[in-house]
Amino acid sequence: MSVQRDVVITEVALRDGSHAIAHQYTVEQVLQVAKALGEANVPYIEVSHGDGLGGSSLQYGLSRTNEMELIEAAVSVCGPAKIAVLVIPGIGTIKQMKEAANLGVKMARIATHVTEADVSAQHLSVAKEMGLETVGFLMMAHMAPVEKLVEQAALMESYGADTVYIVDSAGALLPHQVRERVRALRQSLGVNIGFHAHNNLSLAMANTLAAIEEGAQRIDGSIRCLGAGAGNTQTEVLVAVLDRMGIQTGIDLYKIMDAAEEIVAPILQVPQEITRDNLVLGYAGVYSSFLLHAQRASKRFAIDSRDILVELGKRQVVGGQEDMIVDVAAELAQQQP
Ligand SMILES: CC[C@H](O)CC(=O)C(=O)O
Ligand SMILES: [Mn+2]
Repeated sequence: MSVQRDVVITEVALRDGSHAIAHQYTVEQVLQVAKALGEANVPYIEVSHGDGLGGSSLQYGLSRTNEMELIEAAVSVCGPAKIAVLVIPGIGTIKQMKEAANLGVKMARIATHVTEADVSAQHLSVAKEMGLETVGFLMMAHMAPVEKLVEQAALMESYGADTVYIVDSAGALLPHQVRERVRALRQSLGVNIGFHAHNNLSLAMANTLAAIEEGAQRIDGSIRCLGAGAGNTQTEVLVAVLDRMGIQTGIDLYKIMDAAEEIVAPILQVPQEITRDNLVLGYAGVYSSFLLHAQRASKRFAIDSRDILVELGKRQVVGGQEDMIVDVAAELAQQQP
């Protein structure tokens, strides 16, 4: 029986949520979460290190469990749901993408900084040749003007992306900025438009609804808000809100609520709240995945983590420059009287 889905949700707690728990997922946790998401009829479930395939490293954080084992576990229990992986060219390789596809992954989401779409060409075209659904994922979208975003999204479309996402990695976009970005992409592109939010300014839901109203058909959510920083648009809440708006997601509301309460909540080391550090991520426009790194540097150099984050925002540091977090903290420490 085919399910009506006006908006297609990708659940990212098993990937973006990995940042929030310092990449410590176990096979048992992934089995439980993926099974519950499949039973709730979630269409896509993303699984990998928080920084995508190959992310496990000193630079980004070592995974407790090899991500291929986590992917294999998710595939084995997710039922009709499809497993997606994130791949950042330069971190994740074509070889790893093929290994994931051989394990049963159906979608590759190729992520680049918002101005660097050209580095996604090879990964997108190979993913397409392998028969995967392809997504171009333009991160830190607040850092580029609308015209630049359109230009970069068009590149991803030309490389074979079936969908191009606007990714608010820092949770820094305001609703009117989301609207103008989605509208511009809708006017210029022929492919699906997606939106990925972070809740650092408490705007994930408002921004997501703005994106949907402007025609975004693909939306990311994280169950119980389990994502980097203050987390993403909370999946179970989004399902309820869209249902009230008469927009079908095809996801079973009670089952996704139960999964959030009974399976995901116990995994959280601390509740996903808008703490002062999370708020500063959105306020200063800093990558949500920098949070734990900045908090560690704050302890090591005895510098307020907010000062580190604000300085990183001023320097417009982007993903892959995690080593700058320690540099900035060390510099601030030296400047102290
Ligand atoms: C570092 C990869 C990043 O977590 C991808 C993503 O979800 C985002 O940019 O928001
Ligand atoms: Mn994210």
